[in-house]
Amino acid sequence: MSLDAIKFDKTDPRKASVNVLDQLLLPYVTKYISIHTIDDGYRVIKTMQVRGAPAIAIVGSLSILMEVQLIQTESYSKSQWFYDLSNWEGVRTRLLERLEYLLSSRPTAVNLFNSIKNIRIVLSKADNLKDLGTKLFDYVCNLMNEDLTNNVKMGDNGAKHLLNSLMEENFNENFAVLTICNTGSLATSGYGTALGVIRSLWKDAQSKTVDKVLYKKLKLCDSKAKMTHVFPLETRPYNQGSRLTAYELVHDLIPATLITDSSIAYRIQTSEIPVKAAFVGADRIVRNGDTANKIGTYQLAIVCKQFGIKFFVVAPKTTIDNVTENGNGIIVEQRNPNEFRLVSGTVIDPRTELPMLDSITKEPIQGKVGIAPPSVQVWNPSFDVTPHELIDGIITEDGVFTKDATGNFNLDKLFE
Ligand SMILES: CSC[C@@H](O)[C@@H](O)C(=O)COP(=O)(O)O
Repeated sequence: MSLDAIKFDKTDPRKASVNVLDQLLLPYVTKYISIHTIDDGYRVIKTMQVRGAPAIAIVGSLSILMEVQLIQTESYSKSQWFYDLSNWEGVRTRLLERLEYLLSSRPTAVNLFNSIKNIRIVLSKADNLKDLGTKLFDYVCNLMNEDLTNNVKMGDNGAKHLLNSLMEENFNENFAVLTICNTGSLATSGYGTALGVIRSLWKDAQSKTVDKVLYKKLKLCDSKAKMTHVFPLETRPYNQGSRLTAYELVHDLIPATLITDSSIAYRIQTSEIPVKAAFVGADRIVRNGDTANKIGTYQLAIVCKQFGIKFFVVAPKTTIDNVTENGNGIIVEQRNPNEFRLVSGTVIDPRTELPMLDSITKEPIQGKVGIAPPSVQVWNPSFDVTPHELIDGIITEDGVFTKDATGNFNLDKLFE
């Protein structure tokens, strides 16, 4: 069973519906939130109920489709004044304002920016509201399908690249990999980016161990090396690694051991299974290859360099910012200080170690625990920027980009 983070029912294109998994409640509670308007999209993105660069773009785009569908309903047109539906130019102008508002929800991740840029073009070509609804519907279906297809391609491209390079260095053993944040099915339309590569490596390892006939088709290359373990970082302060990546790895039965963000170096140094690579996602890759990703990624890259471990960024072309020249031009969003001063999660009964249930709703109780003086100043950037010097390869649906002899990426193909 795959993890369904975004449920888009498109059976009837004029009455489509969107429900998204509330990721703040995982791993203990599975609850979906209905999206009807751009405000709903803004809210779930801003509060991190939905997160991960590709998922943000998909849910943002779906919220625009839902709002356009809503304002076409009879009850809306009779009771609301927010859009002047008698004037198509006025509707267009209002929608452009709404797109700007949506864009301000999570500014560092570039995928939403790229999607909104495309939706502005769709809007400029639409003749009326109905036409816009149809064109937007096609755009969103295509965005979701392409994301899923590209993730599987990226996964296989990255896994093959690593296995071939291990074959070249004559490494034929079992190995482990590191990853940070959540880049899996919960952050995309499915399969994932960095976690997609890990899924492909695991498929390959299965093909070499379990039922060789059954799994023969899945084998990616002739290398005898096998990924047999994953070390996901917990990823403070929001814990996307422990709440979400660990959840996906357990779900897929991929052997994994969760580690704290501060134990990377010691884990690498003491691991019985050699750690051979780190795979991370991206929220924005600029022209020279510098990459914004979850806070802690830069530090992971530095530690990998120290140990000679390959460090790969895995992202679809929708994560490329083809305007910004280098990482100095990336503006990193600051998050609410209380996301750091307080830990949020499901309340656990200390005696039974099971979630405590609300006496009326019988649902697990959500709570916050203070872990810092309420008045202490905190610095809470959501992302950091890893310089391209520390990145060994950028894995995309179009292949794996490595650096030339001068140490530079040539990403022109990605900017077309
Ligand atoms: C496929 S997701 C890529 C990135 O968006 C991911 O690695 C990441 O940093 C997500 O951060 P988040 O703050 O949880 O949205």
